[in-house]
Amino acid sequence: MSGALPLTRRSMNDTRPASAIKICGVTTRDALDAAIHARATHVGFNFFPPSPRFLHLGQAPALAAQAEGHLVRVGVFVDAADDAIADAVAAARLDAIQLHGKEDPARAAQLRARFGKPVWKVMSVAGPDDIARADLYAGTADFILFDAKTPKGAALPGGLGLAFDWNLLRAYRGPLPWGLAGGLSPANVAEAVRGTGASLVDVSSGVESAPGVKDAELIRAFCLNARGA
Ligand SMILES: O=C(O)c1ccccc1N[C@@H]1O[C@H](COP(=O)(O)O)[C@@H](O)[C@H]1O
Repeated sequence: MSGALPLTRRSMNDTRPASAIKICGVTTRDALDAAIHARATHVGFNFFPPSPRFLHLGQAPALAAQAEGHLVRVGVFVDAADDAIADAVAAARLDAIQLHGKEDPARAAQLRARFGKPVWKVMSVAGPDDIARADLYAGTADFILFDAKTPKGAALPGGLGLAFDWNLLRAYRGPLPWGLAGGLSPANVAEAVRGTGASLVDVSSGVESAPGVKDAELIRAFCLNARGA
Protein backbone atom coordinates (compact mmCIF):
# COMPACT_ATOMS: atom_id res chain seq x y z
CA MET A 1 0.00 0.00 0.00
CA SER A 2 1.39 3.40 -0.91
CA GLY A 3 1.71 6.35 1.42
CA ALA A 4 -1.14 8.12 -0.32
CA LEU A 5 -3.98 8.70 2.08
CA PRO A 6 -7.19 6.94 1.04
CA LEU A 7 -9.08 9.62 2.87
CA THR A 8 -11.57 12.27 1.98
CA ARG A 9 -12.63 15.28 3.98
CA ARG A 10 -15.54 14.39 6.24
CA SER A 11 -18.09 16.38 8.16
CA MET A 12 -20.35 15.79 11.12
CA ASN A 13 -23.29 15.05 8.85
CA ASP A 14 -21.42 12.30 7.06
CA THR A 15 -22.19 9.15 9.02
CA ARG A 16 -20.50 6.60 6.77
CA PRO A 17 -18.24 4.15 8.62
CA ALA A 18 -14.62 5.19 9.02
CA SER A 19 -12.85 4.38 5.77
CA ALA A 20 -9.47 4.04 7.44
CA ILE A 21 -8.33 2.39 10.65
CA LYS A 22 -4.92 2.85 12.24
CA ILE A 23 -3.65 0.45 14.86
CA CYS A 24 -0.92 2.37 16.63
CA GLY A 25 2.01 1.24 18.72
CA VAL A 26 2.56 -2.14 17.11
CA THR A 27 5.81 -3.82 18.12
CA THR A 28 5.30 -7.52 17.40
CA ARG A 29 4.66 -9.79 14.44
CA ASP A 30 1.55 -11.21 16.10
CA ALA A 31 -0.03 -7.80 16.63
CA LEU A 32 0.78 -6.80 13.08
CA ASP A 33 -0.71 -10.02 11.81
CA ALA A 34 -3.88 -9.31 13.80
CA ALA A 35 -4.13 -5.81 12.28
CA ILE A 36 -3.69 -7.18 8.76
CA HIS A 37 -6.26 -9.91 9.28
CA ALA A 38 -8.72 -7.45 10.80
CA ARG A 39 -8.30 -5.32 7.66
CA ALA A 40 -6.91 -2.26 9.34
CA THR A 41 -5.50 0.17 6.77
CA HIS A 42 -2.66 1.83 8.71
CA VAL A 43 -0.15 0.76 11.33
CA GLY A 44 1.63 3.11 13.71
CA PHE A 45 5.24 2.48 14.66
CA ASN A 46 6.16 4.51 17.73
CA PHE A 47 9.62 6.12 17.85
CA PHE A 48 9.17 8.06 21.10
CA PRO A 49 11.66 6.39 23.49
CA PRO A 50 9.64 6.82 26.75
CA SER A 51 6.62 5.05 25.27
CA PRO A 52 5.84 1.46 26.29
CA ARG A 53 5.21 1.01 22.54
CA PHE A 54 8.62 2.24 21.48
CA LEU A 55 9.90 0.32 18.48
CA HIS A 56 13.64 -0.30 18.45
CA LEU A 57 15.22 0.41 15.08
CA GLY A 58 16.54 -3.13 14.94
CA GLN A 59 13.02 -4.57 15.02
CA ALA A 60 11.65 -2.16 12.42
CA PRO A 61 12.79 -3.71 9.12
CA ALA A 62 11.07 -7.05 9.74
CA LEU A 63 7.79 -5.39 10.72
CA ALA A 64 8.06 -3.01 7.78
CA ALA A 65 8.41 -5.95 5.42
CA GLN A 66 5.46 -7.74 7.01
CA ALA A 67 3.25 -4.67 6.59
CA GLU A 68 4.28 -4.11 2.97
CA GLY A 69 1.31 -4.23 0.63
CA HIS A 70 -1.17 -4.47 3.50
CA LEU A 71 -0.89 -1.41 5.73
CA VAL A 72 0.29 2.17 5.41
CA ARG A 73 3.26 2.52 7.80
CA VAL A 74 3.06 5.65 9.94
CA GLY A 75 5.95 6.66 12.19
CA VAL A 76 5.00 8.43 15.42
CA PHE A 77 7.43 11.13 16.59
CA VAL A 78 7.40 13.65 19.43
CA ASP A 79 9.53 16.73 18.75
CA ALA A 80 12.16 14.43 17.27
CA ALA A 81 15.41 15.52 15.64
CA ASP A 82 15.86 15.14 11.89
CA ASP A 83 18.47 12.41 12.28
CA ALA A 84 16.19 10.28 14.47
CA ILE A 85 13.38 10.65 11.96
CA ALA A 86 15.72 9.81 9.09
CA ASP A 87 16.87 6.61 10.79
CA ALA A 88 13.27 5.53 11.44
CA VAL A 89 12.06 6.41 7.94
CA ALA A 90 14.77 4.17 6.53
CA ALA A 91 14.50 1.28 9.01
CA ALA A 92 10.68 1.10 9.02
CA ARG A 93 10.24 2.20 5.39
CA LEU A 94 7.72 4.71 6.62
CA ASP A 95 4.96 5.90 4.31
CA ALA A 96 3.95 8.82 6.52
CA ILE A 97 5.26 10.83 9.45
CA GLN A 98 3.04 11.60 12.46
CA LEU A 99 4.11 14.58 14.54
CA HIS A 100 2.72 14.20 18.06
CA GLY A 101 4.59 17.00 19.80
CA LYS A 102 4.72 20.78 19.59
CA GLU A 103 5.88 20.92 15.99
CA ASP A 104 4.74 24.18 14.38
CA PRO A 105 3.61 24.59 10.74
CA ALA A 106 7.11 25.54 9.60
CA ARG A 107 8.54 22.36 11.12
CA ALA A 108 5.84 20.27 9.45
CA ALA A 109 6.66 21.87 6.10
CA GLN A 110 10.38 21.35 6.57
CA LEU A 111 9.96 17.64 7.36
CA ARG A 112 7.59 17.14 4.47
CA ALA A 113 10.10 18.72 2.10
CA ARG A 114 13.05 16.81 3.53
CA PHE A 115 11.50 13.33 3.56
CA GLY A 116 8.92 13.64 0.76
CA LYS A 117 6.35 11.81 2.89
CA PRO A 118 2.86 12.88 3.93
CA VAL A 119 3.00 14.60 7.30
CA TRP A 120 0.27 14.07 9.87
CA LYS A 121 0.00 16.73 12.55
CA VAL A 122 -1.62 15.80 15.81
CA MET A 123 -3.73 18.46 17.47
CA SER A 124 -3.98 17.84 21.21
CA VAL A 125 -7.48 18.90 22.06
CA ALA A 126 -8.82 20.34 25.28
CA GLY A 127 -11.12 23.01 23.85
CA PRO A 128 -12.39 24.68 20.67
CA ASP A 129 -9.20 26.70 20.13
CA ASP A 130 -7.26 23.48 19.70
CA ILE A 131 -9.57 22.44 16.87
CA ALA A 132 -9.27 25.85 15.20
CA ARG A 133 -5.44 25.69 15.35
CA ALA A 134 -5.51 22.83 12.86
CA ASP A 135 -6.21 25.34 10.09
CA LEU A 136 -2.72 26.79 10.57
CA TYR A 137 -1.29 23.60 9.06
CA ALA A 138 -3.07 24.00 5.71
CA GLY A 139 -0.36 23.77 3.06
CA THR A 140 2.27 22.43 5.46
CA ALA A 141 0.78 19.13 6.69
CA ASP A 142 -1.28 16.57 4.80
CA PHE A 143 -3.54 15.23 7.50
CA ILE A 144 -4.76 16.28 10.94
CA LEU A 145 -5.24 13.83 13.77
CA PHE A 146 -7.31 15.12 16.68
CA ASP A 147 -6.30 13.49 19.97
CA ALA A 148 -7.01 14.33 23.60
CA LYS A 149 -4.61 16.67 25.38
CA THR A 150 -2.91 14.76 28.17
CA PRO A 151 -2.59 16.38 31.61
CA LYS A 152 0.38 18.60 32.43
CA GLY A 153 3.19 16.41 33.69
CA ALA A 154 1.86 13.23 32.04
CA ALA A 155 4.56 10.85 30.89
CA LEU A 156 3.25 10.72 27.32
CA PRO A 157 1.47 13.16 24.98
CA GLY A 158 -0.73 10.31 23.72
CA GLY A 159 -1.45 6.64 24.23
CA LEU A 160 -3.09 7.11 27.63
CA GLY A 161 -6.61 6.16 26.62
CA LEU A 162 -7.97 9.66 27.16
CA ALA A 163 -10.84 11.00 25.06
CA PHE A 164 -11.87 14.61 24.45
CA ASP A 165 -15.34 16.00 23.93
CA TRP A 166 -16.25 14.83 20.43
CA ASN A 167 -18.92 17.54 20.24
CA LEU A 168 -16.05 19.94 19.56
CA LEU A 169 -15.88 18.41 16.08
CA ARG A 170 -19.55 19.03 15.46
CA ALA A 171 -19.85 21.00 12.23
CA TYR A 172 -16.04 21.10 11.87
CA ARG A 173 -15.03 22.07 8.35
CA GLY A 174 -11.28 22.18 8.11
CA PRO A 175 -9.04 22.64 5.09
CA LEU A 176 -7.30 19.28 5.63
CA PRO A 177 -8.59 15.71 5.87
CA TRP A 178 -8.65 14.58 9.47
CA GLY A 179 -8.98 11.62 11.79
CA LEU A 180 -9.86 10.92 15.40
CA ALA A 181 -7.73 9.42 18.19
CA GLY A 182 -7.82 9.33 21.96
CA GLY A 183 -9.57 6.88 24.22
CA LEU A 184 -11.07 4.86 21.39
CA SER A 185 -11.90 1.20 21.99
CA PRO A 186 -14.09 -1.53 20.51
CA ALA A 187 -16.86 -0.32 22.82
CA ASN A 188 -17.00 3.30 21.66
CA VAL A 189 -15.52 3.45 18.17
CA ALA A 190 -18.86 3.10 16.35
CA GLU A 191 -20.36 5.93 18.37
CA ALA A 192 -17.22 8.02 17.79
CA VAL A 193 -17.46 7.61 14.02
CA ARG A 194 -21.18 8.32 13.97
CA GLY A 195 -20.75 11.34 16.22
CA THR A 196 -17.85 12.97 14.43
CA GLY A 197 -17.80 11.68 10.84
CA ALA A 198 -14.07 10.95 11.19
CA SER A 199 -12.60 9.41 8.05
CA LEU A 200 -9.89 7.64 10.05
CA VAL A 201 -9.86 6.27 13.58
CA ASP A 202 -6.64 5.65 15.45
CA VAL A 203 -6.26 3.46 18.53
CA SER A 204 -3.46 2.35 20.77
CA SER A 205 -4.24 1.52 24.41
CA GLY A 206 -7.86 0.60 23.62
CA VAL A 207 -6.70 -2.60 21.91
CA GLU A 208 -4.22 -3.66 24.61
CA SER A 209 -4.39 -6.02 27.56
CA ALA A 210 -1.62 -4.03 29.32
CA PRO A 211 0.42 -0.95 28.30
CA GLY A 212 2.26 -1.89 25.13
CA VAL A 213 0.71 -5.38 24.85
CA LYS A 214 -1.65 -5.58 21.90
CA ASP A 215 -4.59 -8.01 22.03
CA ALA A 216 -5.57 -9.69 18.75
CA GLU A 217 -9.22 -10.09 19.73
CA LEU A 218 -9.53 -6.42 20.69
CA ILE A 219 -7.93 -5.42 17.36
CA ARG A 220 -10.42 -7.60 15.52
CA ALA A 221 -13.39 -6.17 17.44
CA PHE A 222 -12.19 -2.60 17.00
CA CYS A 223 -11.91 -2.92 13.21
CA LEU A 224 -15.26 -4.68 12.96
CA ASN A 225 -17.02 -2.00 14.98
CA ALA A 226 -15.29 0.88 13.17
CA ARG A 227 -16.51 -0.47 9.84
CA GLY A 228 -19.97 -1.25 11.12
CA ALA A 229 -20.57 2.21 12.57
O1 LIG B 1 0.91 5.39 22.29
C1 LIG B 1 1.88 6.01 22.77
O2 LIG B 1 2.61 5.50 23.64
C2 LIG B 1 2.18 7.39 22.29
C3 LIG B 1 3.31 8.01 22.78
C4 LIG B 1 3.64 9.27 22.36
C5 LIG B 1 2.85 9.92 21.44
C6 LIG B 1 1.72 9.32 20.93
C7 LIG B 1 1.37 8.06 21.35
N1 LIG B 1 0.23 7.43 20.87
C8 LIG B 1 -0.73 8.08 20.03
O3 LIG B 1 -1.85 8.50 20.81
C9 LIG B 1 -3.03 8.05 20.19
C10 LIG B 1 -4.11 7.84 21.21
O4 LIG B 1 -3.79 6.78 22.06
P1 LIG B 1 -4.92 5.98 22.84
O5 LIG B 1 -5.70 5.21 21.81
O6 LIG B 1 -5.74 6.98 23.55
O7 LIG B 1 -4.19 5.06 23.76
C11 LIG B 1 -2.60 6.78 19.49
O8 LIG B 1 -3.45 6.35 18.53
C12 LIG B 1 -1.24 7.15 18.96
O9 LIG B 1 -1.34 7.83 17.72
